Amino acid sequence: MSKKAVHFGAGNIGRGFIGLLLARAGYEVVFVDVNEQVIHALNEKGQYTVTLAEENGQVEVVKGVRGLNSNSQAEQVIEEIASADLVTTAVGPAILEHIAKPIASGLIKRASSGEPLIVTACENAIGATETLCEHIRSHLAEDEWKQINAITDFPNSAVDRIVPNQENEDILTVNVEPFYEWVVDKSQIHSSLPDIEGVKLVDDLTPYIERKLFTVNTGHAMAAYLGHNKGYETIKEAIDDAQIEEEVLRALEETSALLVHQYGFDKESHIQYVKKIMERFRNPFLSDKVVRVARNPLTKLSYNERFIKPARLLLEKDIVEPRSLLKGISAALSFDVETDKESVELQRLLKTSEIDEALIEITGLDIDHPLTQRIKKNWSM
Ligand SMILES: NC(=O)c1ccc[n+]([C@@H]2O[C@H](COP(=O)([O-])OP(=O)(O)OC[C@H]3O[C@@H](n4cnc5c(N)ncnc54)[C@H](O)[C@@H]3O)[C@@H](O)[C@H]2O)c1
Ligand SMILES: O=P(O)(O)OC[C@@H](O)[C@@H](O)[C@H](O)[C@H](O)CO
Repeated sequence: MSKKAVHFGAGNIGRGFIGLLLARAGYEVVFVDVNEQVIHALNEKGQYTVTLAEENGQVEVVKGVRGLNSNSQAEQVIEEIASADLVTTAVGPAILEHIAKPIASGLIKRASSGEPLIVTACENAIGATETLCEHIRSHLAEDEWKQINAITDFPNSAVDRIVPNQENEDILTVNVEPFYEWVVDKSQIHSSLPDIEGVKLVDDLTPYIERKLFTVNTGHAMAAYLGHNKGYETIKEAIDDAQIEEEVLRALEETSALLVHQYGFDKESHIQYVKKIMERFRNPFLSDKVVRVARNPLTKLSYNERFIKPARLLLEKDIVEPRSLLKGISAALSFDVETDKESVELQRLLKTSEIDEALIEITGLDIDHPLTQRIKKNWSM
């Protein structure tokens, strides 16, 4: 019998990476999304193409896919989860709480079968599956949770592949960079391990997710916010500006110092990791807009995210002064784009509150944390 995966979020990474790997591994993939056009197209065509952003980019057809609308087909979503082997998400960390209820209902139905399944959130956030799991649990009585817990594993995941917003005539086609990495914490899996080519199973995800978030995503966000301030439209344009490139590299030297200190990564291998990421940002076959990479600045400026966590730990552990990260934080604070809800809220907070109050709310830092004072000083310069 073929395996089935229910994947929430038929967006860039959902179609361009998670769906692709799952379909290749023989899963039937049921995408769940709120975008009716995408769901309609998935059901009409039952397939889509993924093109690699490189010279003569390879094209792959992803087959065996269909879609459900999580608003208008809520009951079907629950039914599909009840008979799935795997549930994955790529909706954005802030959306996890909104998809938790149907997942909880689907898992309750599933529990009566006694068949195991895996739920994993493929979001750019530390402990995203744990966050999803807490939201799921909030919808359940204690005995329901026990039944679900007996059959479900909730491993954390880290996913890496740059997939820009798509501008293709065919709404389903996705252009992706060739590089990819999907790492899953196997210590959180008690049933049989998933056999998905391209998925790396590790004993402890923390070093992997932090290395990814504080290198790929810190560097990306630095380029996006500094680039936006200078009027650039794409990441490539931003990183081709020598001043921005230098600032991104300095910020990554800062996060590298923390990562090497914290997890003992080999210095030379880490330098190569950073070098590869800078090349990925310069990919001439990708057109990735700075506003996509800079999206949701309130999330990106929060306590455990790509700027604040490395900067505060560098200060707390007295490793180096996070000078470039502070420039990135200032640029992020000034991100003012009316189509981005978090940017609008960020600017409202900065305009209507005292700066101390606003910074505490945005970053989750205490007022007397050395980083708060530095952010304030940089911001007023
Ligand atoms: N694009 C990338 O390069 C990339 C790479 C690695 C990780 N990620 C992470 O993957 C996640 C998704 O990013 P993306 O770039 O694919 O974003 P995206 O906006 O392209 O996709 C998100 C999808 O979620 C859908 N969605 C929103 N609310 C929903 C709901 N209630 N139920 C079901 N679907 C819903 C949206 O309609 C959209 O199709 C984020 O956490 C992001 O950080 C993205
Ligand atoms: O998805 P976000 O908003 O957390 O971050 C924007 C980009 O940095 C991100 O989507 C990268 O393209 C991706 O994380 C690469 O693996």
